[in-house]
Amino acid sequence: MGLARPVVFGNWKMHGLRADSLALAGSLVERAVRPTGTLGVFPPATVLRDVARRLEGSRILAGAQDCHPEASGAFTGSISASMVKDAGGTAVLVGHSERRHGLGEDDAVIRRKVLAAQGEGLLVVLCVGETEAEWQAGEREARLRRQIHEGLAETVDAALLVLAYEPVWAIGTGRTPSLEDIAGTHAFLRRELVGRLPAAQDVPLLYGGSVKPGNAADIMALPDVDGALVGGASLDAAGFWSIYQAGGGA
Ligand SMILES: O=C[C@H](O)COP(=O)(O)O
Repeated sequence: MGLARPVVFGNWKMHGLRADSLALAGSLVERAVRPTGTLGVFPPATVLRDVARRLEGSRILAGAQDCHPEASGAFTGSISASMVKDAGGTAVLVGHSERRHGLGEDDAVIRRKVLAAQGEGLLVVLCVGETEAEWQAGEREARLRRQIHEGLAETVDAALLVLAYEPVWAIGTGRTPSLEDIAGTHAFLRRELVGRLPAAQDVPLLYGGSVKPGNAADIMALPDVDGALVGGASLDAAGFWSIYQAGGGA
């Protein structure tokens, strides 16, 4: 059985001290009494434990925004998958564009992170997406194909996988691809993913990049769009909840 749809995840990025984060988590718990879909938040690592505790008893999952591929060692500033789990996290984002492009992570390290996280039983949200230059040069599909084939080892557990398509140029910009474009790209991603992992037919495909309450319904109504990975708009509980409802969640 896969995750209940819609799958709507909020990436809080580097936002939120403890009090704000707990208030946001609490506000979501009040709304999500018995959610029909899958809701999750990815707070900063510093508050992951507190947020996970606040979400206990709800069906909202808490995850980390990254993990290191090694189990432990001299890796200053990093956290391992087992540390995420120890802090109460059950999921982790891997390969977000702000780490690929801002911190130079390549598909080889991302592949190792995916395996490390799944080795601890964490749900992996693998983020893929093309840059604006790649899009304009007609290289989108080639880039996405590489990210899927190189980022996912053949031994990846499809039951612990979510794929998030986030065009780099749509993140935090207010711009999104056309609905037709998103639908076409998600169909392509489904084919590539199943070609890579035959068991991935039911892996949720999320769209991310400037998802807001105003565009969420149209985007999540598209075939092969199973939910959304939301950045900025997930920092407001009412807005995040309305995105979830726009995707059919109750
Ligand atoms: O992980 C989330 C994405 O980077 C989307 O961010 P955004 O909704 O602020 O564009």
